[in-house]
Amino acid sequence: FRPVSDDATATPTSHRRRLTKVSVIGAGNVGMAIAQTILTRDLADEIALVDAVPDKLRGEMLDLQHAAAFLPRTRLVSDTDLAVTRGSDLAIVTAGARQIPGETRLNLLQRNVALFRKIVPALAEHSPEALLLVVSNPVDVLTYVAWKLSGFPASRVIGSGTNLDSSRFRFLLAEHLDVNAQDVQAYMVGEHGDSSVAVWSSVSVAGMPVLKSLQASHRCFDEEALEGIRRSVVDSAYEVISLKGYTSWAIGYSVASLAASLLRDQRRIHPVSVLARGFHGIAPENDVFLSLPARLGRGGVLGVAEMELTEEEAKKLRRSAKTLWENCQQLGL
Ligand SMILES: O=C1N[C@](c2ccsc2)(c2cccc(Nc3ccc(F)cc3)n2)CC(O)=C1Sc1ccccc1Cl
Repeated sequence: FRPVSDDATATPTSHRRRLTKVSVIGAGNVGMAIAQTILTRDLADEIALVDAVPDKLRGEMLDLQHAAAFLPRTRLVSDTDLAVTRGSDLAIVTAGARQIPGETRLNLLQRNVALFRKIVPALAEHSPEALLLVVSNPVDVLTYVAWKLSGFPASRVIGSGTNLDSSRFRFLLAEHLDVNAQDVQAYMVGEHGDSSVAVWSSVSVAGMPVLKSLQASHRCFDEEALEGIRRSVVDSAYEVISLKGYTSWAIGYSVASLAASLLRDQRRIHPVSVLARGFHGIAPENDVFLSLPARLGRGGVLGVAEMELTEEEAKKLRRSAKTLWENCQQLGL
């Protein structure tokens, strides 16, 4: 290509829009599924990958770079040193010790807290204006840990929380109703995983509360069938683990969906782990992170919905808040 004038290569600074940089900490199955989806959806101008294992890390970066002919141009960098994340707009933390079969969650938590003590202060130092998105498990406690260690305002520290639970819930409901999962509104809130709470009043199709639309449809569904769907959200997580040993695609797409809302300032509402003190009767001094429907934009959590919960649902939420707060206090952060 022969230049037509001698200033052809320089991009005038006035035309240079701010570049978006996303860092993914942890190049395991989850981290790489997230990175690949962010690449495919063209959400970032630069992606930095970090992992403790140098060969695995470099291999993953090269393998993604080799897809450049099929993807929007994105600069890919990687290093075991967190300095490579400098100037990130969003830092996604998927790093976590692998749960040893039979290991208690508390023991896994302690190993992951030790890891976060190394990762989070460095991330905060290199990108003091970044949004922090925690995916590592147990995600609600580790989002609290990231908030304490980063010193960031709570609006800029988010956990993937029940975003994945809710997307599985929507998939299962959509299958039962034979409609597109994108047309099923459904929220699971509270603690991610086994104890997440299905908010039935939030489940709607075509703007109609699901119970009515189910009974209206020709298929006879009752509360028992709905409770069965809620239970299968948990069962399906265990089924995937027993079949393939880990989960990656659903969590990858669900976290990339959060990244899109955050980076593109979309003001979309997602059930994510946020500082829930003061909501639904949770004590204002309990600094717990739990999932509630949050309005997300470039500033992070722009607001949290005050949902109408049944007494039963609110009680489950407060019970989770109590357990989580006890776990968090034991960490002495
Ligand atoms: O889809 C998953 N897979 C995981 C997984 C991925 C790799 S190894 C295990 C999973 C699956 C099943 C159970 C479980 N339990 C767990 C609890 C606390 C921890 F710190 C770590 C794992 N975790 C991690 C995880 O959180 C999920 S979502 C999930 C889990 C349980 C119930 C409902 C949902 Cl929506």
